[in-house]
Amino acid sequence: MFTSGGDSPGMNACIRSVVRTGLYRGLDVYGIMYGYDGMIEGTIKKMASHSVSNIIQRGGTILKSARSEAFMTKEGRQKAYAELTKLGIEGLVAIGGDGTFTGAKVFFEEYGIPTVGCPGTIDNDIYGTDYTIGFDTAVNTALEAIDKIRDTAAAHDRIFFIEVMGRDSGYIGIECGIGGGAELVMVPETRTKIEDVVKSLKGLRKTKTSSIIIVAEGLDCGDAAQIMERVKASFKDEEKEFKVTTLGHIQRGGNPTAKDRLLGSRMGMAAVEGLLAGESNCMAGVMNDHVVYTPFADCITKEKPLKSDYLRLQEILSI
Ligand SMILES: Nc1ncnc2c1ncn2[C@@H]1O[C@H](COP(=O)(O)OP(=O)(O)O)[C@@H](O)[C@H]1O
Ligand SMILES: O=P(O)(O)OC[C@H]1O[C@](O)(COP(=O)(O)O)[C@@H](O)[C@@H]1O
Repeated sequence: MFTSGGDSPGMNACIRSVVRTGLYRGLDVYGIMYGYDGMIEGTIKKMASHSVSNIIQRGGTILKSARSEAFMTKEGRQKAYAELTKLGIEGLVAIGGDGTFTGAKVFFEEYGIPTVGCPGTIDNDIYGTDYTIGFDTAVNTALEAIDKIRDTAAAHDRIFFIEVMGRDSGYIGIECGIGGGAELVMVPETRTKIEDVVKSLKGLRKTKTSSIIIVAEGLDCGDAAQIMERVKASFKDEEKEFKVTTLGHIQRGGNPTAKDRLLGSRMGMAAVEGLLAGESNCMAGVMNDHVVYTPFADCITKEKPLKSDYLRLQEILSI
């Protein structure tokens, strides 16, 4: 078992569940440190039940995480296979995002070690599960910050551009937009133009004195600071204060919410039980409140579009 790519709150709950389910089912369980790099370096430790004590409430990952250049090479993966073979490892649980699953798929196809993934990323951009581990916590953390910023926005009649994470996916953006009562949301999926932002803000100014605009990172038209400057330029004759806040990695840390603890625990158990039942080269996800196994090939290629009514809902609620 290993965690790879970005860490996310709830990964520890998942690790704990993999360890305890494995032990419960009479298996030896190993934790690989630093993702694929640790697999290559052989930094692998045997896990006991107490190895995962007192972690369900903690963010980050006790196994550490990394993005591995070496695993992208054939030589790196060969070395990883040799290290796993030394310990007699017969199955893998990969906790991470689509990059992690792409690597796991390549590795499975080369060496055939049965592998099941658990979706751990705050971005919620993985096909085959309604939610990924960490998303709920990230949204709640961002909302707490947005609520605080709103106090100042309202007190000073300011327009705030708040940048949230999500790489190239707008899940965090849209849920924060609805939950935080934002006037506007800019996510990669909507391709909002600067002219439209200006038009909306000018329209809103008839009824509102302050505004919150949620900007997802990874937009074609720039980051929140660049967008704010361009929008501000269109207001030059009017007195209005524009501010920008980038929430950044605050969204990826902290104690997981109840939802993420449960989701991580559920997926961890599903991964181990799946492996024992013969599942492989796939991810354990939860859809419509049921555990489902989806081939890695689908998880990494199929789109998971934003819920169709969310964008409409945000627009309606912001008038
Ligand atoms: N095509 C690939 N072949 C082998 N390994 C890969 C491949 N794509 C990604 N990986 C491995 O998965 C790691 C995690 O992927 P990354 O995209 O950084 O994070 P995430 O899993 O959160 O999407 C990469 O650092 C790399 O080691
Ligand atoms: O911490 P890093 O390596 O700069 O990565 C930042 C990226 O990681 C994330 O927090 C999570 O993405 P991944 O799960 O794909 O790693 C993104 O929202 C963000 O774009």
